[in-house]
Amino acid sequence: MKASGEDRLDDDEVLSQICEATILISLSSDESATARLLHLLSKHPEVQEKLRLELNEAKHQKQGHDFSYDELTTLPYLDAVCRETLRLQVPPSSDCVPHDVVIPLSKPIAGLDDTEMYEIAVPSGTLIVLSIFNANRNLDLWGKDADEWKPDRWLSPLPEALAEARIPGIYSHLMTFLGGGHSCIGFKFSQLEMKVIISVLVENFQFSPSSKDSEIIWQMTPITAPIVGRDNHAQLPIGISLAIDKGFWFSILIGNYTECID
Ligand code: HEM
Repeated sequence: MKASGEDRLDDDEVLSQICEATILISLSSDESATARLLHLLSKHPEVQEKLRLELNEAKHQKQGHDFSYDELTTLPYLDAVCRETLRLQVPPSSDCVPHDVVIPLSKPIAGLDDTEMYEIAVPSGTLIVLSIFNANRNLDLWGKDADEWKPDRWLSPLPEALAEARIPGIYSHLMTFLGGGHSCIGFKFSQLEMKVIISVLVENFQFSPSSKDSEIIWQMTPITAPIVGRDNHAQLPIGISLAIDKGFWFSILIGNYTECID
């Protein structure tokens, strides 16, 4: 960024400077979920703004000090954007059935001969691919807008059908971290990690879609990852600029600096 002599940036230039950045992602579920959330925020400026407002107000009350664990984890809108991302953006999970089981169905399906089936017998050793994606987006449970990313849904009571369905997941009526003996032991940690990273980034920076946004493909492999075009390396191009009030203070600093060197 230029900051001297005739090339000095004025306040408006500092505020509007958008850099194209590429976030490189290692293949881990928590990094993938955080990248997905940043990508969604870049495409939903109104959600990003509401989140920044919540963070700024909470920081103001803390007189600029860092949040404690309890303060960070109970910010309602930050919690809602994280939950909504973990609801929608999940890969499939697969496992072999260790012994013969009969899986009950929540509603009957029709067989090839039109017989209605209420359960399915699965022999030991069968490889089952679980569509966590579909469980978390079930229209009967979440409503007609189940496929949409709407963080606000977590700020009102969830549909009654959802509570009645008794989803066996360990987290928030979702199968994101599965359930039972082999469910994810890192589910609390990954939410905290996500909240720490997103809160610091959104408080300080504004995110917008990159010029390469239309080339981004989210691969639904066992760990979802964004790629660009034919390049198989996990990466997320994104536009970054200073958040407005940070830009304001930054421009004052730059102004003072250029006055000194003049
Ligand atoms: C958003 C982030 C994450 C998601 C969506 C996620 C999801 C999952 C899922 C679905 C499983 C079950 C896999 C299966 O049985 O097929 C699992 C297992 C596991 N996860 Fe996570 N995970 C996340 C983050 C983490 C983190 C941060 C850690 C560690 C700090 C972690 C540690 C584990 C471990 C050790 C298991 C195996 C548990 C067992 O088999 O007993 N996970 N995770």
